[in-house]
Amino acid sequence: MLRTISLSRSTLRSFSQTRTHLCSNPSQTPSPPSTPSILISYSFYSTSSKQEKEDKNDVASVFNRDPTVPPKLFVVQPRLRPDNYLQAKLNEALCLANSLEEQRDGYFDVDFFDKEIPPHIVVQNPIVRHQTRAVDAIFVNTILSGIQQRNLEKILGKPVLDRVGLIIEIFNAHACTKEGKLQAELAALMYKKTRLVRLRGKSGRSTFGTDGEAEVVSARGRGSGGRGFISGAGETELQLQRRRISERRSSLLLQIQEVRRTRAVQRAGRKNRGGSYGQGLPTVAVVGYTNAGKSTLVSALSNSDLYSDSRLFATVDPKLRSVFLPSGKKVLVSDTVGFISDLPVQLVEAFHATLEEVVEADLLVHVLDCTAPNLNEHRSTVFQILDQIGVSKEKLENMIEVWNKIDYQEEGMDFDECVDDIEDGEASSFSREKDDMDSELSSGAENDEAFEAIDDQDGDYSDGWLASEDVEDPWGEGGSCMGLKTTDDQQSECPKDWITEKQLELQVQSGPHVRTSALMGVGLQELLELIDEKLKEAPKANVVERDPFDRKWRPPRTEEAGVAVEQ
Ligand SMILES: Nc1nc2c(ncn2[C@@H]2O[C@H](COP(=O)(O)OP(=O)(O)OP(=O)(O)O)[C@@H](O)[C@H]2O)c(=O)[nH]1
Ligand SMILES: [Mg+2]
Repeated sequence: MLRTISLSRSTLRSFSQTRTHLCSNPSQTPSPPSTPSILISYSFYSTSSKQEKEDKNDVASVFNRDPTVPPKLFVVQPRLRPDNYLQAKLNEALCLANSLEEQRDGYFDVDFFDKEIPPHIVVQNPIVRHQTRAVDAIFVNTILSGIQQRNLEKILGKPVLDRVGLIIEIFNAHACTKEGKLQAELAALMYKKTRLVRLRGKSGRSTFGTDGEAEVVSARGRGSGGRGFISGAGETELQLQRRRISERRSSLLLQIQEVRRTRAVQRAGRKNRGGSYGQGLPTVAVVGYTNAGKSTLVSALSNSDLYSDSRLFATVDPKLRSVFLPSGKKVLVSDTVGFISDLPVQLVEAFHATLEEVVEADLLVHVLDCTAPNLNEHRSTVFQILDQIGVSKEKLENMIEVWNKIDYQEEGMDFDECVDDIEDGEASSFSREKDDMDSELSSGAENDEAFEAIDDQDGDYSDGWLASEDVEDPWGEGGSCMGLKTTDDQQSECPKDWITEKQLELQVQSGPHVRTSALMGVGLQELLELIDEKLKEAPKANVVERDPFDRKWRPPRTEEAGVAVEQ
């Protein structure tokens, strides 16, 4: 069935401020496809200098692309329901494709937004092979098995990247520090290992290897006339690749272990030297879905200038910034790598050293892009990953939830008007309505009513951004994905990572929310006050009083020392 997706402006707002360059060309009417997928030919450009390109030559690439040349991707978005969910995913797919550029941070002479606009978007039949000839690889925005990937590659005659592969590829392209590069390479290796698939050879017999070949390619393991396995016939392509991968993996793991040790020592050092009285500095980790505005928020809070960009995974290497709270206390705020649904498990494992900063933090601030139509999905993804990396339940409950990008507005709307609205009571009505919601839940109100309350909130706090069709309950009246009053059919259409009852409960318990515009500096004071308050409650938090001499570490004042001075 032909399924044409109109890429309206509201569609593209899922990652607000992401000016993905798209324009449809009506003259290129698609041939009627027999597939439910959407295919979009999409290209992007890099302006890296020759030297920079040479520096990138050693980057591990999932699909063995030439890292010096920006690839042209053909984006395939499998069909999903409901439509607004599909559109959000499609936009995310385009943003992912857009994010695979060469090194940033001063590597671009041309602003991302000022680059050439790719010529067209076409909805096509993927089996029309010539359409894919002009591209370097096909990106399918879902998780494919090794066999599926290989079969598609055979049919299409191009490398096929699935969601996991592309995300790993982006991490590789964006990692700046040695640590980030090591972790990204480890993820790429682990991913590659799972892609070494068993194939049916030309003779019809099962065989192995990336191209299905089983022939001996290395003399290693070849015996010298012995018997049985010892006299092995030498290594096949598959064995050779597996051996190379595990050798490199062991070497990377050793280096990453070293990084983890260094990080642990640094963390301990921060804790010990922190304040003037030898107390530790509390750390606040800013977490959230990719592109939610974490780096912009940390920069605004700390008066610094962290790299932020509408590319996904702009931050791969975490950064720490010190911030003074309204009470005068000093804390360290860490900007972390963004999360995404279906975050490759290889990445979570490989980035363990980095993610430890989150696990070890005294307080978490969860930043959400309140303009995202699938905000609940973003929220539940973040909860899942935090849970996966071992963040304690207490920390999740104490986590501050920030709804960012409240300044986002329809074209033609006056920003001052928008901010006035926010400041005149909308913010206070937020906590009022949240209290109502809390009491509804705790007083044993019907769960589906509670769900509606959340839905209403989504509408209310998007500053009128979400069109009514975007906020309607995607599973029909009263249907929900929390296992409440949901028919089997509705359940099957439910995106798998939709917020669960438990996560919702955690979120509701997570304390008051703050609404911010990191870009315009709105809501920052309120957030700082809340951090101040929460740190008092946080069990592990050691708080440091601001002191004009706190740059130097001085030994703690012990009683004896005090007595000695008096004498
Ligand atoms: N309108 C608006 N845009 C914002 C706001 N905060 C951030 N942005 C924009 O959103 C985009 C992403 O911001 P980042 O700070 O890089 O987001 P991030 O969460 O750090 O993203 P990753 O590092 O990729 O996970 C950038 O284009 C920012 O300018 C905001 O309050 N309002
Ligand atoms: Mg960032």
